[in-house]
Amino acid sequence: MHLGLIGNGNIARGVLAGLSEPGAPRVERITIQVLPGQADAALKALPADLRAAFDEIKIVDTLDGLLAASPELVAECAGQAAVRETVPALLRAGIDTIVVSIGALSDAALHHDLCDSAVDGGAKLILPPGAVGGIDIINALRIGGDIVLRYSGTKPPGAWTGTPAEERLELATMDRAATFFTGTARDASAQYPKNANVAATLALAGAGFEATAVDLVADPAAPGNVHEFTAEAETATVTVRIVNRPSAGNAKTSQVTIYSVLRAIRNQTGPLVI
Ligand SMILES: NC(=O)C1=CN([C@@H]2O[C@H](COP(=O)(O)OP(=O)(O)OC[C@H]3O[C@@H](n4cnc5c(N)ncnc54)[C@H](OP(=O)(O)O)[C@@H]3O)[C@@H](O)[C@H]2O)C=CC1
Ligand SMILES: O=C([O-])CC(=O)C(=O)O
Repeated sequence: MHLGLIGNGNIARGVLAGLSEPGAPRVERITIQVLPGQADAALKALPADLRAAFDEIKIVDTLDGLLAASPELVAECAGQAAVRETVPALLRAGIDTIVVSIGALSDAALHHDLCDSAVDGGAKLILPPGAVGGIDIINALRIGGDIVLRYSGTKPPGAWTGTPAEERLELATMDRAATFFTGTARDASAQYPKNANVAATLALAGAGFEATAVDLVADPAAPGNVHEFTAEAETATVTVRIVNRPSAGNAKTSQVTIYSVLRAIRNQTGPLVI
């Protein structure tokens, strides 16, 4: 199995480490696409034990380099801009692609382009649940009819640095929880591209980007990155609350997101899909 990874940050490194563990999905070759000019540094930074765990790890710094390597499956772990720049071409080339920066699909034109590219290339666009859960039942309920869903994403203030939350809150000194965004999943995932991909995942699985209501909260007492939603449909009411441990490499990203990408790789490569 030859896997392509887009990005060499927190999630990509966690995925690489996970794939080197005993019992991991069998991946022999890896091609990692980094930003232009970063290939040499990325190669030098690869720990020797990680290199030794695979038959080959190649680093490229262009989309053409990744396409030329012809991976069988690619996982995007880089951000919404990378989805726009790379994923349509990968799908058109017939390469199944896992996208973790799902908020990119809040751009309706890109959403359609990705779907058209997958059809044209005969490839699958795979959207893992990432940091959230319950996607299966939401998506099944949507088949049966309309669904009303309200999602709330709460993280410690530090996880909201570098976002528009800084314009509304004193993140460094705040001493109580504050909701700084209330709006649609479309606006949340576009305005908070590193923090609100979950809103997009729920919207795509359930009620759509406009009808999915979102609250984003900074809370100094948050026990972790907390994702909560209630979905109401004719045949079921679903309430989910997940308290995620942030990943060591990026406080904005929950650790389970890395496992979710590993699960998607396993489901694509192994005999059992669950
Ligand atoms: N679906 C979900 O539930 C979740 C999704 N995410 C998504 O995953 C993304 C990655 O998270 P994480 O790994 O923690 O973030 P990191 O910032 O640790 O890593 C992202 C890496 O990708 C690099 N990068 C950016 N653009 C490109 C590109 N076009 N090609 C190749 N590499 C690129 C960045 O480089 P540089 O730093 O130099 O810009 C950085 O090294 C987040 O931005 C978010 O969109 C995160 C959490 C949950
Ligand atoms: O990792 C998380 O907890 C969620 C996240 O950042 C996102 O939805 O983009």
